[in-house]
Amino acid sequence: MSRTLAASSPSSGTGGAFWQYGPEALLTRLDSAREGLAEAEAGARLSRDGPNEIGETARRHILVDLLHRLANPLVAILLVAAAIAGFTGDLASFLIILVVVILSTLLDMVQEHRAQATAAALKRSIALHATVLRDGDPIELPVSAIVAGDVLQLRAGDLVPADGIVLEANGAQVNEALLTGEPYPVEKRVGPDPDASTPAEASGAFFHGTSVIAGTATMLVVETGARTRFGAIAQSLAAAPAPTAFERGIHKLGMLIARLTIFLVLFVLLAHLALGRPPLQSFLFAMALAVGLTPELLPMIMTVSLARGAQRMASAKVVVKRLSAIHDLGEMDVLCTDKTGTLTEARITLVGRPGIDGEDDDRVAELAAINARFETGLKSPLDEALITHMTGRPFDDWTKLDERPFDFERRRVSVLAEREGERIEIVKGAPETMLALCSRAQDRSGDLVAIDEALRSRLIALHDERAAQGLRLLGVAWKPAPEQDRIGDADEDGLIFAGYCVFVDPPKPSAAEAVARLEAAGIRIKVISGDAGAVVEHLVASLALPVEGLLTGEEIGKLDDAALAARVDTVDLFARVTPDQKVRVVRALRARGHTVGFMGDGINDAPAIHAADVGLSVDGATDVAREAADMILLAPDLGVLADGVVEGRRTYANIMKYIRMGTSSNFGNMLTMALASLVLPFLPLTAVQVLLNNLIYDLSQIGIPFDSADASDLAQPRGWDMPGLVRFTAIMGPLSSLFDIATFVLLLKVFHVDVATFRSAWFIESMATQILVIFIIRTTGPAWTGRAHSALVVTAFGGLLAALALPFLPFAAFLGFAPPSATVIAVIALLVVVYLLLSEVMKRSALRRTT
Ligand SMILES: Nc1ncnc2c1ncn2[C@@H]1O[C@H](COP(=O)(O)OP(=O)(O)OP(=O)(O)O)[C@@H](O)[C@H]1O
Ligand SMILES: [Mg+2]
Repeated sequence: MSRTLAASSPSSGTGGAFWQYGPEALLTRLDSAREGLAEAEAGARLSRDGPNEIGETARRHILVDLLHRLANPLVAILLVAAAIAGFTGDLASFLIILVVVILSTLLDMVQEHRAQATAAALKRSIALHATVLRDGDPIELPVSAIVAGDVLQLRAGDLVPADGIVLEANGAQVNEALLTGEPYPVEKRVGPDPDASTPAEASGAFFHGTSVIAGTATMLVVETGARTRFGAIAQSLAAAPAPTAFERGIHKLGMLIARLTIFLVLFVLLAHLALGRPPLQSFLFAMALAVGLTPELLPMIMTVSLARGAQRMASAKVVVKRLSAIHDLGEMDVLCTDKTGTLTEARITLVGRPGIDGEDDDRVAELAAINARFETGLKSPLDEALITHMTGRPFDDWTKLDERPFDFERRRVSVLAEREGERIEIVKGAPETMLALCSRAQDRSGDLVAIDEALRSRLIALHDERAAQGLRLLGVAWKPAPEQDRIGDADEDGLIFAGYCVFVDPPKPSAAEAVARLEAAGIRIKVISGDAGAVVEHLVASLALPVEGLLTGEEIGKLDDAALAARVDTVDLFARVTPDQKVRVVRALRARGHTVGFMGDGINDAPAIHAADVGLSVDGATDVAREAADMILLAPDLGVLADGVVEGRRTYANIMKYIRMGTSSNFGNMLTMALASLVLPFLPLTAVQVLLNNLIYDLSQIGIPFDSADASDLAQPRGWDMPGLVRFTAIMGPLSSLFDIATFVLLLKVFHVDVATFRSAWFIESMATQILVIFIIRTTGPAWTGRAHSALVVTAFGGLLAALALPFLPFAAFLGFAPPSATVIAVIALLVVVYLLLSEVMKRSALRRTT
């Protein structure tokens, strides 16, 4: 049983690692059979061993989360401040600080948990599946339902979902780079491997997290979930994506604010002490300032904005796996895509089968179809088209002896087959590769002729003519293989050329419009295909895609990284490239400073999807491609991608609104406070009032993620723009300070109010200017033309009302407020209106684009 087996790791000394046992021994130990488990037994094992998952650690328990948040330095400062206030008998400060801490922590927690739940639900909707034998029949199950003893059918493109051993293998090659660092695939065959001491040596074993890149295999599952050897590593690698450029920018900004805050707080504290103000209150005031100046809501606003973006994208049929990829999507200025299945339908049909004289010859299609039928690796749509074409014309009299599966370096498939004692090797693949391997050709009557220069150029011309019409071609060749049971390494040339199979692969109807929208949105489209140059050129022409330049894999092979980087900007088409070269092109583009998206569906695309800033895949793609991707398009319509880009930019625009609001009002407050500390004979606000101010301001901002964005924000890729932000802050911050100071002067010199009234009036002025300015700066156009989202209107005016009401409430005195007179309120209202008008004028230059 799996329990005992789980205990018998090499270190426990009770036996060897599982791969040291043969299939029969393990089948007995796991109480399973080659036909798999019975459904009931599998169910029992699932409830005993738990689901085949590792990710659960990612979710913290709610109490742990709470503790984590309370350990945050800002909260700690507040709690210390509350304790000091409590000891000195300042009950109001004590209670209010506690309320502020509890409210803002809860707000943060609830919002973030909801955002995470949304993201997790979206992820579940695209969970991986595996083919499992249950009660003897192959069924598709989510990988989480796999248990020890299950028998799985793996094929090229699948991720290995658990640890286990090979029961059968057919040309199965697995990429184990994750465990061994070895980029080349290793061949899997039936074990045992009694001498293998490490997983890398165990060629009869499969490990969770590796991927099948060629062939097929049957696997017996031995360990699942956290008990797998490398699952945990794979998970942690996948879980820590590098921060995006946007996140790095925000982090830098955060550090800058933190430094300024410390500086200001020390300044204010020292100034007050030097001027002989009461030390305790000065200290509390300084602490409250520190809290008020920190954009503590920023992480929450970001998560909520991203989760909302992800939700909206999901309703537009784009599932986001990595939330922060939404920033990258909004910033993306180059989209690389492969061709089949992304730009085209991938519903391919055979439309021609010319022999060497250019006329259709059924024998060509038949040879190709035999090859396609016996091919066990990744069945491409080309294979399906060949098999469909031959329906009704059975080739049951052929038997298969051996195969060399397709891989993207060789670009061909070889099959050794036999009929009535006649053995031949049939090869089909990329035409130029095939021609290079052939020395003879077969004509219509079956006679063999040598391929001389004249014939070779006729064959090339035949190919080029069809390819220029956008048709895809495969070359087909064969050779007699008497007495042979295997395809040896030396059997790769001396082939007899039979002819071409010609296919159509029409572009998706939506593709032309979608690429036009993407181009209009400032995104350059580049096609990176394993197919021939002429085919790719024809396709982009039919999509009316404005592209220039063409580089082939052969040419890329001759360029080093620097030379390639020098070319990628001016070349939009890449043909006959290998998977490795797809990655090189993506890296070269990134090195040129582009934010690069890569969209693909095959095993050959997965490394490039991973290397891009935004990896994109489609619903029908292979597991490896889907796993590597950050986002998955569920609809065949490429238009959803253009919608997704808009969503990414809107999310970015809303986060920027919050950041602009926060930094400029903070900077303004800093200036005001520094000045006030020097000239005012008392604290401009009590610590409690500063905290209340902060809390209400935060609450008023919660509606921002729901807001719409300017058309101009959506029209072009947008990245982190630090100079723009600095300029905005430098203009808008001092403007708000100016009005704060005007308020001071009026209150003290004209109205001669007492301290409590002063604080109430200034509290109202400061809240009103900070909150209302969102309606000015949410758009670059005139503020009155666009309508803010009702959620934003509700939170903003709710905050404003709360601020206005506080000094008039029965417990106002408890908070240190006294109600200002109607005249004072009227004057403040006037000031606020003038401030907003001036902001409307100044924002033109403050919001001007630098990028
Ligand atoms: N099953 C197959 N049998 C023989 N040759 C194949 C097979 N599949 C692909 N090829 C050859 O390998 C080439 C590259 O494969 P493929 O077109 O899938 O690459 P790709 O980069 O994904 O291209 P695309 O942009 O069309 O998706 C094909 O153009 C074809 O010549
Ligand atoms: Mg492809």
